[in-house]
Parts: sequence; structure tokens; C-alpha cells
Amino acid sequence: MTRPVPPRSVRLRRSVLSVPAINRRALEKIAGLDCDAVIFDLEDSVAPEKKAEARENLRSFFAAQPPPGQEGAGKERIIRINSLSSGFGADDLELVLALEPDAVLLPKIDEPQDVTVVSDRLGEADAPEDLRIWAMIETPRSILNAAAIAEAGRTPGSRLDCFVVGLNDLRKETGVLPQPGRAYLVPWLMQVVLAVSAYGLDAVDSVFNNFKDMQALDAECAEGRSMGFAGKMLIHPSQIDLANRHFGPNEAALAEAEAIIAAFADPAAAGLNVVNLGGRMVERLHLVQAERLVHKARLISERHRPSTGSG
Ligand SMILES: CC(C)(COP(=O)(O)OP(=O)(O)OC[C@H]1O[C@@H](n2cnc3c(N)ncnc32)[C@H](O)[C@@H]1OP(=O)(O)O)[C@@H](O)C(=O)NCCC(=O)NCCSC(=O)C[C@H](O)C(=O)O
Ligand SMILES: [Mg+2]
Repeated sequence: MTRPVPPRSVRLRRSVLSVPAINRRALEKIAGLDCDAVIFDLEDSVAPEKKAEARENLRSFFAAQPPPGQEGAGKERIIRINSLSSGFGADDLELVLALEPDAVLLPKIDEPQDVTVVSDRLGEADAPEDLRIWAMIETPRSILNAAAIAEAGRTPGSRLDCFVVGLNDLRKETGVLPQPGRAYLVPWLMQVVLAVSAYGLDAVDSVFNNFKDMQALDAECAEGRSMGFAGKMLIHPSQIDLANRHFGPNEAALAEAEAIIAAFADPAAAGLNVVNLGGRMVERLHLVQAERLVHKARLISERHRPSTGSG
């Protein structure tokens, strides 16, 4: 018998901003930004001769982190390391063990073993159980193996939590051109969404490189949301608001969710699995979706509630 798939995470991952760990100015700006998560990048945005300096920047940054409840706290923190075969990955992983971010992001994953080897190393080093693993899905083999990689997240001791699609690498490897609507990429993107849905993980959509083109980003966020992604990886602060808007619950969806919750809370619905809501069939599965949405909205409003200073 297969183990039941755990319920999907309700963490906020609408806007996942990548910040090159070498860029001290950008690191300083994080506290004032309204993104849900930050990826501290040690990989492709840091030149080989700057990797050591970038690691030192992260040591200083994490040492100066505000305690929970203060401005700048509360964002999920993820460190993207270099691959273990690169010559930099081992030192990066040491840094992860020292800094204990929320997650380590593994680049250029090809197959389940690329995840399990890191899970095992974290376990051997007694890393806290809540130090999770995120995986970049950006190679042709990772698309082919998406389901198997996600399934590896169900093995006991696995820390796999989230996939992030990397279309720059995937386009480089496949020759697919960047086009509005991403027509030729949609089958692969949906394969990623299907894989995470089957195994209770989240998937974050790829970066959009042209950070001045808000109209195109708007369309791509709408597309990613419709596909089922939890959020978007971003490269520039100017992209945060659009991602938050598209991947967060809008007013109409929230009103509908509250109506569904109220309909099932009505004593008249006791013992019913399906109700008529203004001429539309609503089932208990919609109640689950509605509760997730309302929970997400609550997390967002809690994030924006001013701190009392008492933590
Ligand atoms: C793309 C950039 C190099 C542009 O930087 P810049 O020229 O400095 O832009 P601006 O002048 O418009 O910046 C305005 C201010 O905003 C700050 N800034 C810029 N980017 C960030 C950021 N990511 N986080 C925090 N703050 C940021 C600037 O410092 C300016 O501040 P101020 O001086 O006060 O005005 C740059 O945006 C950048 O480096 N972005 C991130 C690049 C990155 O992380 N790349 C790796 C991730 S992409 C990826 O993973 C691809 C994937 O693997 C795949 O295969 O697809
Ligand atoms: Mg990449």
C-alpha cells in the first residue's frame, strides 16, 4: 500500500526573489521588500572567483538577521548552492549547515539521486529537520524525471519541499525560443505541476528576464497562476507586486471561498457532500480549496500587520 500524500503546503510562495549573494547592496534591500521568499544565489549570478566572497556576504547577512516579528523577518530564506560536482558545492553546503536557512536550492537536478544524496548529507550532519530541499527543474532530464524526483520526496527522511523551474537553462539545452505564451514549453511546465501535485510539493514558475516589461510579466504571471504554480521566481524588486497580486487570492476569489465555507457551515448542509450555491454545484472538495485560500489570505494579512515590537 502506498503512503498517503501529505496535504499541499500552504506557505506563501507568491514572490520568490533571487538575490545574488555577491551583491551587498541588493542584500541590504531585502528587509524593505514585500516578497514572500528570498533565494540567496551562490550559483549562476556569482562569478567563480567571487564564490568565497559571496559566502562571506551571506555569513554577515545571516548574522545580522532581525529576530522574528521585526521588519524583514518572516520571509522564507533559501540558499541556492552550486552543484556538488562543480568544485564549489561542498563549501556551499558547509555554509548551509552553518547558517541553517529554511531551505537549500539544488541547481540542475537530473534525477532523484541528486536530491537524496543531499538529503542524506544533511541528515548525517544532524541538520534541523525543518531545513528543507528545493530543486531547480531546468535540465531536459529533470523534466523527463519530474515525477520520479517528486516521488523521492516521499522517502522517509527526505526534505524535498518545492520545485523551481529554470527556463533559461532549459531553453539553452533544448533550443526552445523565448516567446509570449511559452507555447512550446507549456507541456513541460504542466508536467512539473502534475508531478508536484501528485506528491504534495509546491512548484514555483521560472524567472522572467526582461524586468522592464511589466505588461509581459503581467501576462506570464497570469499564465503561471492558471497553470497551478504557487508563485514566480523573480530577479528584480520591481517584479514583486505583480507576482503577489497574481498568485495571491483576489477579492472575488476570497468572497467566493467565504461563501463556500458559509454554505457548508449552515446546519442545513449537515450530512451533505454537495450543495447548491446560487445555481452552482459545490462539493466538499471545493470547501478544502476554499479553506486553503482563506488560510493564505490570513497569512498575507498577518505578514502586513504592523509589529508590536513584542515579537
Ligand atoms: C538584473 C540585475 C542585474 C539588474 O540590476 P541593476 O542594474 O542594479 O537594476 P536596477 O538599477 O534597476 O536596480 C534598482 C535597485 O534595485 C536593487 N536590486 C536590483 N535587483 C535586485 C535584487 N534581485 N534583489 C534586491 N535588490 C535588487 C538594486 O541594487 C538597485 O538598488 P539601489 O542602488 O538602491 O537603487 C539585478 O536585478 C540582478 O542581479 N538580479 C538578480 C539576478 C539573479 O539572481 N540571477 C540568478 C537567478 S536567475 C535564474 O535562476 C535562472 C534559472 O537558473 C534559469 O535557468 O532560468
Ligand atoms: Mg539555471
